[in-house]
Amino acid sequence: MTAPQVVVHRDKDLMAKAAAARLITKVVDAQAATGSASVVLTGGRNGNALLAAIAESPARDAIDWSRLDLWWGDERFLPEGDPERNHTQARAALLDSVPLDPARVRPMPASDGPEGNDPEAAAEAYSEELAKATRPGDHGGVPSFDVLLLGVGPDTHVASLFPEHPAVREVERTVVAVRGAPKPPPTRISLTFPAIRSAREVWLLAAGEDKADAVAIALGGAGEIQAPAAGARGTSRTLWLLDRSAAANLPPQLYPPASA
Ligand SMILES: O=C1O[C@H](COP(=O)(O)O)[C@@H](O)[C@H](O)[C@H]1O
Repeated sequence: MTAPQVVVHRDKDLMAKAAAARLITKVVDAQAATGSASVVLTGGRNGNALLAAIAESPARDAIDWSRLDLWWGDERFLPEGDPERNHTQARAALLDSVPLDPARVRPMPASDGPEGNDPEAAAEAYSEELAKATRPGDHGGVPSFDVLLLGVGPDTHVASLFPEHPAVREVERTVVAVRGAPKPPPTRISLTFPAIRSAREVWLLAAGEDKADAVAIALGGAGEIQAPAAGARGTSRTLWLLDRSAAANLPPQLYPPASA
């Protein structure tokens, strides 16, 4: 697992634009090197702002959208098309405006999908889909994603891994159902730490003063059970992308002041 690197941007809009530029470059580089790229999307305000910034960037046309695999790190377990679903929000922010290959876009199941209103069955189905997509050299039943994006909640949750919830203790399964989440809706599906840690690069996004305590706690040595964001690491890189408000409680030695 890699040590976190921290980049601080002036404000949340600049952070979204800079993260978008970074992700476009990463995808273009991966496609040039291997023929394709894989990205795990996050829900939440910062994840959607990043997608909207890609939609507005002229550089988005440098991506070969037909050779991009998209997965999700978590989903609110609601009917297809519900405005609160992370998938619905990602479609509105970007996905409906780019020429993706529908076969390579893998949203997590909806509560009215083939598995029915059964989040455990839906989680199992998604883990099977991930396992089917693995290639030689991948480990742990999931593809080695190029980039896995995670929004950081004000309580330090990432994906739908909430502090002290059973899902943060999962060490075997790659996808689990989450019931009784403290943030609505209560029923969700989430990748687990073993799946998240299979990604080459994990990028954590946090902007706004309501995230300042969470960022300081997670980067200040807290354990992953109490502060799930602390346990999200990539195999090649772990990158925290912040704005100044979210970084406000970080000791200056944790990030290069020049980047602020
Ligand atoms: O509910 C969720 O919240 C988190 C964080 O969202 P934010 O709006 O506080 O940035 C998000 O990462 C997760 O995907 C989503 O399901």
